[in-house]
This record gives sequence, C-alpha cells and structure tokens, in this order.
Amino acid sequence: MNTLEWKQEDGISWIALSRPELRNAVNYEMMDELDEILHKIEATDDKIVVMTGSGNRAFCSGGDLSLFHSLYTEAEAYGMLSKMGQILKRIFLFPKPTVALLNGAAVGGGCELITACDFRIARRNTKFGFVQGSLEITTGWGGGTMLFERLKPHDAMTYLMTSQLFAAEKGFEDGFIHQLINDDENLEDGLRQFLNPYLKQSANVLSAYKKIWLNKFDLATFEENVEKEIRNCSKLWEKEEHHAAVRRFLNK
Ligand SMILES: C[C@@H](C(=O)O)C(=O)SCCNC(=O)CCNC(=O)[C@H](O)C(C)(C)COP(=O)(O)OP(=O)(O)OC[C@H]1O[C@@H](n2cnc3c(N)ncnc32)[C@H](O)[C@@H]1OP(=O)(O)O
Repeated sequence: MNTLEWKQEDGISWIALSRPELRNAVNYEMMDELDEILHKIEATDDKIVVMTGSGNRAFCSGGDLSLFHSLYTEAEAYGMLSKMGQILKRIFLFPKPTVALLNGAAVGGGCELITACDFRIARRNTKFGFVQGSLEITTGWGGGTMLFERLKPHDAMTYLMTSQLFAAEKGFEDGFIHQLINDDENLEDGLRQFLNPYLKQSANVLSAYKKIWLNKFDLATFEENVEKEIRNCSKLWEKEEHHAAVRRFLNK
C-alpha cells in the first residue's frame, strides 16, 4: 500500500491515511486502497475499525486539490466525487463499528470522512471543519447527508453553512466528538481506554447492534440523497468561482 498503513491489534483494525506531506489528502490511489482494505477488513474477525492519519498535523485535508484542480467540467468532477462517495457509503454502512481518531485537523472531505464513521475521538487541540463553502462548493462525498444523521439539524446546518473551522471541544459539546484526549496523553492509549468496554464484547454482538442502527435506514432514500448531494456539488465544481478559490489556495 502506498497511501495507507494497515495493522491489526487486539481486535482493532487500524487504517492510517498516509500522505503526511499533503496532510493526508485523498488521491485516486488512496480511494482504491481504501476500497481494497475495507474488503479485507470485512472478511476478518476484527471487532472495530479505527481510521486515523499519519503525522501529527492532520487527520485528512480532503481531496488532493493539486490533483483534482485539473477536473474542470461537471462530468469530470462527478467521476471523482462519486468514486469517493461510494467509499464513504461503505464506511457509513460498514458491518463493524468504525471510529475516526483525529490525530490532527479534519478539513473539507476529511471532515466528511470522519462523519461517515460511527465514533469520533479527538486530540484536544485539533480542529475540524466543512470548509467546502469557502471553495465555492459543498460537501460532495455524501458527508452532508450523513452529518444530518449525526447531529441536530441546527448544528449540522451551522457546521455546513458557515464553513468554519471548529475546535474539538465545540464538537464535544455538540455531541459530534465523543471523547477528547489530553495533549499529554498518548493518543493510542487514550483511544484504547475509550474502546475497552466495547472490545470486551464479541464481534458478533457489536455487528448485531450496528445492524440495528443501519436497519433504521431506507437504503434507497439514503443512496438517492447522497447521489443528489454529489450531483449538486459537481454542478458547483465546474463554476469559475470554485476554480479561482482553488487557485488561491494552491498559490498561497
Ligand atoms: C473534494 C472536496 C469534498 O469535500 O468533496 C474537498 O475535500 S475540497 C478540499 C478541502 N481542503 C482544503 O481546502 C485544504 C485545506 N488544508 C488546510 O486547511 C491545511 O493544509 C490544514 C489541513 C489545516 C493543515 O495545515 P498546516 O499548516 O499543517 O499545513 P499547510 O497548510 O502548510 O499544508 C502543508 C502542505 O500540504 C498542502 N495541502 C494541504 N491540504 C491539501 C489538499 N487538500 N490538497 C493538496 N494539497 C494540500 C499544502 O498546500 C502544503 O503544501 P506545500 O508544502 O507545498 O506548501
């Protein structure tokens, strides 16, 4: 694997997004490798999946703008967005519980990725934000649809409509982040402490409860809503306002 690290330990499957020089931005190779690893993990006896980022700066900075900047038309954007949208849906609907461990900032699509996970655990000083609005687009991997399943509508709208970066503490107050880990604490140790009561249960029990949550969804409606989100974002993507905003980010 070139863009991910995978380890299995004590019933936990750890996936680390590993492009730290670009703050773990997602490129096509990472999408393919995520898809591959999720298939592998599904076939294991591991109880819980933890997703984190390499380095201490970022969990994930979203789509790789230096690469996706070359996508110009609505159709080109749709190809990329729907490819990653499929992966986010797989994570959201994954048969085992999933945890996002924020070792650093989760921004743009990175914030969508943590939203697809069942639990979010963060180092105290980290930030997260759906900054897509400041790039003149919206969430485009399905994370907006998923956020409304995680939060009260008012809080979800505030996160999405203001494009702000928020402190992990704010996420904790809103119930978006489920556990904060102090700066002087080892991140993995903090996570293990959080997961211990869950890991005492069997994989079958954990998967069965995950299934009860997923049974709540009318899958066809959920998929349709994600699709509409991806299509809307694709339309905004091809506008000059978006391309100009990305140029400003890349030339800063
Ligand atoms: C697809 C879409 C969607 O939601 O559907 C999206 O995701 S839109 C993508 C939304 N993402 C963003 O707008 C990117 C935001 N990135 C940031 O705000 C920041 O990089 C942080 C993640 C907070 C990290 O800040 P920090 O000060 O640690 O690093 P930095 O900004 O100096 O970045 C280090 C290097 O990584 C690059 N870099 C950072 N994020 C990148 C990205 N998403 N794509 C491509 N390159 C990126 C920077 O240009 C820089 O390159 P050099 O070392 O060469 O100077």
